[in-house]
Amino acid sequence: MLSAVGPPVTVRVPAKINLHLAVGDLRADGYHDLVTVFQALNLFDEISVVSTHTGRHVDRIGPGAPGVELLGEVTDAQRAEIPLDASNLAWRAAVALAEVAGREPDVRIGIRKSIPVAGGMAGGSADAAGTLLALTTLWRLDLGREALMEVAADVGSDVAFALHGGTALGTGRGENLVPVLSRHTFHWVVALQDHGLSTPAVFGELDRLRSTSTPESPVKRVGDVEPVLEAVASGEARSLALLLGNDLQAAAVSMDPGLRRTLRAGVAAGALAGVVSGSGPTCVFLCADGPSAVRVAAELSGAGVCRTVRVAHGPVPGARVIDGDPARPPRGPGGPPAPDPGPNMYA
Ligand SMILES: C[C@](O)(CO)[C@H](O)COP(=O)(O)OP(=O)(O)OC[C@H]1O[C@@H](n2ccc(N)nc2=O)[C@H](O)[C@@H]1O
Ligand SMILES: Nc1ncnc2c1ncn2[C@@H]1O[C@H](COP(=O)(O)OP(=O)(O)OP(=O)(O)O)[C@@H](O)[C@H]1O
Repeated sequence: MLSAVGPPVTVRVPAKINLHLAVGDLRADGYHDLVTVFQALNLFDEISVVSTHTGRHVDRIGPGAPGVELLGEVTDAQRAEIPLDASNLAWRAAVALAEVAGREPDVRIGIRKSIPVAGGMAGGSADAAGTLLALTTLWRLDLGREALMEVAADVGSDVAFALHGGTALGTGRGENLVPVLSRHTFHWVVALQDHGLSTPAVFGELDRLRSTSTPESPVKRVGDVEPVLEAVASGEARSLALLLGNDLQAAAVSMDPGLRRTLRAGVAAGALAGVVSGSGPTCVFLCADGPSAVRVAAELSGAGVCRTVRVAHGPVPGARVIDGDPARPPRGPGGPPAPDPGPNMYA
């Protein structure tokens, strides 16, 4: 429970996967140009923000002081892996937004974590996006969507999509987004590992593999994005399954060869196809329908090829205020249930 000054604002924000991820060559600024199709899945982190501004002074130490904390059940791995200092992506987002708003980041940020850490599902980016939306609400900022998206892109390449949600085509570093027509739900099994992979290290490994590639054993690149967009629009899981592709997969598998077994096991369990999510090591499997996803998850969880599995679906909306918005009635007894919190101001 966060305690400070005033009621908290709580935002729910989804994980992402990449249905298609084409990676260009290394740019001078250390990034790679991408052409990617993002989809938001129903694995969510929750971000709660409270003001620590007392009107007299800002206490810099103690439980009500500005900063970040983990809420709810926290695993040892989360405690070890998630920094609670100024490098936390949620805090970096708060500092960036405060600068734009011309004020102090005099807030306490609570993170209830469900998205795997360093799993290629943009968990840290989700927390940054959730913080941006929560603080926009808490501080009653009248920023337009474009301005908020710009702050998001400065914090990280995946942050803008976490605000946006749904299915979207991403270009540039991944921050330039165009919504993709997707009225149909796709059913996924998500295979989580007990370790993470560093995103810059995976991009670096792809550069290394490409620099040592030979005509006899080339590093393959994914095909064009248009057929993927058509398959998404058609809602046909079997068409989409044939087109899932990720240029970072070769690099993730090179760094973590066990992922090959995980990918094979998902298809053997009945999935239509599997792919490494983003920079990995999480693998996602597209299934024919919801019941099939439940069966695949049950079989995969007994196969000894991952730490745990989750059944998920997408697309789902991006970051949403679920509690504390002055324009909405409170959640909890007497209030509305938490899920499905209405239209997204920023999508
Ligand atoms: C792999 C993806 O998840 C696919 O959606 C993203 O490209 C990664 O996005 P992210 O984690 O938000 O990445 P950032 O925090 O912006 O960048 C982390 C590091 O990843 C590498 N990076 C990231 C994005 C990009 N288009 N090219 C890159 O080379 C760079 O080394 C960068 O320093
Ligand atoms: N709020 C946060 N949640 C998780 N990790 C964070 C957070 N802030 C900073 N980090 C750091 O960022 C690293 C990457 O975490 P994250 O969970 O975002 O990886 P990822 O899902 O692979 O990212 P992406 O898919 O965007 O490449 C972690 O190892 C951790 O040290």
